[in-house]
Amino acid sequence: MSSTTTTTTATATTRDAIQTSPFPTIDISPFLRYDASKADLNRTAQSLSTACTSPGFFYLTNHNLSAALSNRVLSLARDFFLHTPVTEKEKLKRRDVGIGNGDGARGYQVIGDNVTQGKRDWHEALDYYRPVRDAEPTEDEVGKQPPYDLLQGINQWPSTPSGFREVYEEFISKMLELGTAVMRAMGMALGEGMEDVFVSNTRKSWWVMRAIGYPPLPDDAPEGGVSCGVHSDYGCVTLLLADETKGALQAWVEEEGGGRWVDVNPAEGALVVNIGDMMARWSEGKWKATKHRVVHRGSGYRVSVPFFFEPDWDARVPGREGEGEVVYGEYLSDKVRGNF
Ligand SMILES: O=C(O)CCC(=O)C(=O)O
Ligand SMILES: [Fe+2]
Repeated sequence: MSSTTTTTTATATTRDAIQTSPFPTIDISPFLRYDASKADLNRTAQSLSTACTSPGFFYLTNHNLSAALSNRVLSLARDFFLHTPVTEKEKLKRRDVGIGNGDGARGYQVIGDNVTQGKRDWHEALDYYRPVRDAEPTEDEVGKQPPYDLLQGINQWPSTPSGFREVYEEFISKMLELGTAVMRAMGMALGEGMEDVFVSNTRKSWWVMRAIGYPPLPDDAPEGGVSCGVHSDYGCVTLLLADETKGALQAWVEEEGGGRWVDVNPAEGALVVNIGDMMARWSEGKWKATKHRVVHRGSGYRVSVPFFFEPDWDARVPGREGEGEVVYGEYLSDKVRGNF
């Protein structure tokens, strides 16, 4: 197939998927260029403002993340989950604080390890957080040896499949650039006086990235069976890269007299984005941290890589009505301690 044909087919697929979806599409490119006109920036900010108000989920296009890198990221995750030996996975296992180099957060989780609202999720995952140190401390760094405090350990990188860390680090740097562009756009979208609020509170974004593997739910899955239980994300924005599996991720869309679960199907070339609890706070409830879940009953093995672009550890985020402000790092620690 010639490259021209491929491009045409991909564009048509993207358009079809997006046109049949209730979720809007945001072209972020003006915020990734240096020569964008004020009118272009305004147009993106305006559509973002509408999308964040409702439904709080949207497709992001022209985001500068190449198809080659996206495919590499997804296929390395798939390869890891399906082919890396259990003994290697075991070495990367997330450990509790006080056990070896565990920090209660970073590492590999077997199926059922992750719990949302008291229910075991039917997925396995590799969890990464903003590095606080590059490697295990040397022996002369007295007092800095493990045990690590909650969230303060080191990321656990698999040695197979090869190239995993390099590719994911490239992906992380792209997502940080993109996240910052989205923060600029969202500041403009929130309106006068708020233009800098997100950029200035995310300069050292305490990002989280999960590579997630979802086997299909077995018919006799325990406890009602969810691949990932109902939740809202807790930070700023989630930039979701997912494979082509349909009918797995669902968002709760409010409607008069109630609401309903709507599939958020992947669209080629687009990232799925939703906003988290901190954005709802900063916007004084104008924007929604929409509830979502994953129910994967299909036949194939689904892979997704959400990148959570979050506030700085010490960012102070306003409270909801009647509540005080929160320091983001403390909020995150409470979430991790309570298993989300
Ligand atoms: O896998 C997905 O599509 C989304 C997962 C998710 O909602 C999360 O990890 O917060
Ligand atoms: Fe989520």
